[in-house]
Amino acid sequence: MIVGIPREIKTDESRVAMTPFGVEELTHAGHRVLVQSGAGEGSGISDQDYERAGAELIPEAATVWQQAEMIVKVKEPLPMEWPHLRAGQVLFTYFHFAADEHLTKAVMQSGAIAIAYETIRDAKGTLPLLTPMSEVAGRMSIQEGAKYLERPFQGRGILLGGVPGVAPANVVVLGGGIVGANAAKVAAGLGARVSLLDVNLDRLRYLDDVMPRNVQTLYSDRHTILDCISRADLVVGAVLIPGARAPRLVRRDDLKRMPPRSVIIDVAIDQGGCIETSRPTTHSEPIYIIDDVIHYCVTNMPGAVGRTSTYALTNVTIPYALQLANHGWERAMQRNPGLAEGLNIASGKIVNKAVAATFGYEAA
Ligand SMILES: NC(=O)C1=CN([C@@H]2O[C@H](COP(=O)(O)OP(=O)(O)OC[C@H]3O[C@@H](n4cnc5c(N)ncnc54)[C@H](O)[C@@H]3O)[C@@H](O)[C@H]2O)C=CC1
Ligand SMILES: CC(=O)C(=O)O
Repeated sequence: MIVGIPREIKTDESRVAMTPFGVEELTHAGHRVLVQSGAGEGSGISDQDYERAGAELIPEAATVWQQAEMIVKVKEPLPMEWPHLRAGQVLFTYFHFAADEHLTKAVMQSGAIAIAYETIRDAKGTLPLLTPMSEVAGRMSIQEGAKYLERPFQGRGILLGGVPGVAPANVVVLGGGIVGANAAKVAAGLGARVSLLDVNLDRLRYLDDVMPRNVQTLYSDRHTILDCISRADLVVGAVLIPGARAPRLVRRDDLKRMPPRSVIIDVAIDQGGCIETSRPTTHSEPIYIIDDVIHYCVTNMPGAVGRTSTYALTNVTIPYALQLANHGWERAMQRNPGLAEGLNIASGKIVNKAVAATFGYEAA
């Protein structure tokens, strides 16, 4: 198979979808890998590194898209990439369709085969291709939150850990999955008082066992959310219903209860965000303020730490890319039902039930 790795074009995205190790694995298995020149730059991987691994360097994105039978990417195709999509071509990347109806329609119209990293499952039922980026974003959410709580960044001037004689910050984490657990762990490590909310009681029991004593686990109902945010210096949005649009747990009216210049980091923005007032932002312009509450809603948080993130991501994607290249997408999915969960759109039809329900379609 011919596999194409275009350079990522999303604003401030420094990841690349394949490392030289991945190229080696594919070429040793008899596949051709076309890498767009400069694709690895943001992650500190040179064209020569790719060439040594057996890749063919291609200057133009259009040629990579044209020649490849499977495109492996990091982020969803952007509008300027849509004209490249074509029937039967496999696209293997993050899509987050539920947050973007235009993208959904463009991919349907193209007839391409969209296999979304974020809905592939492993034998334990977890989301192995989302996990590493959620680990990065969860840890980063506290780093970013701490920064925007500083006065020069417009925050309320609060140090997460406090100091002897002065109370630490209150951090509220909505969703206790991978993002939430990583956020809670880092916030607790810095000395903050952390409230970690989820609707899955088994998950809360587990978190209660493993988290330090300054993390309190709470059932996520409306009353508890309102109570927590009224004291919150920092709120992290980390809920997920795989494939679906994120539930809106904090409404516009609720912002009035939050302390002035408190900070929301809505990590779940890639699925539409779990705060009513969230809208996508970029690393270049990460925040905006509504009702005196700072909103940070960057859709590609791991893109800021490209080197760490590229390696963390490709550690998990390469085995699946190999299965797709070795067997073709249909046979690979017959052999691996967890990979089949990644099929979101095929030949013009939405296959993923949660994505179809978001836009009022019947899943094929
Ligand atoms: N902005 C960015 O750059 C990035 C965003 N993400 C996103 O972060 C979100 C979270 O991802 P993960 O932690 O990996 O998902 P996960 O599936 O590990 O955890 C989600 C948690 O939300 C909980 N949940 C569902 N409904 C809830 C509710 N009403 N109240 C409280 N908890 C609820 C679930 O029980 C689950 O424990 C996803 O949308 C993911 O795509 C992940 C990485 C990077
Ligand atoms: C999960 C995702 O969308 C990202 O890492 O950018």
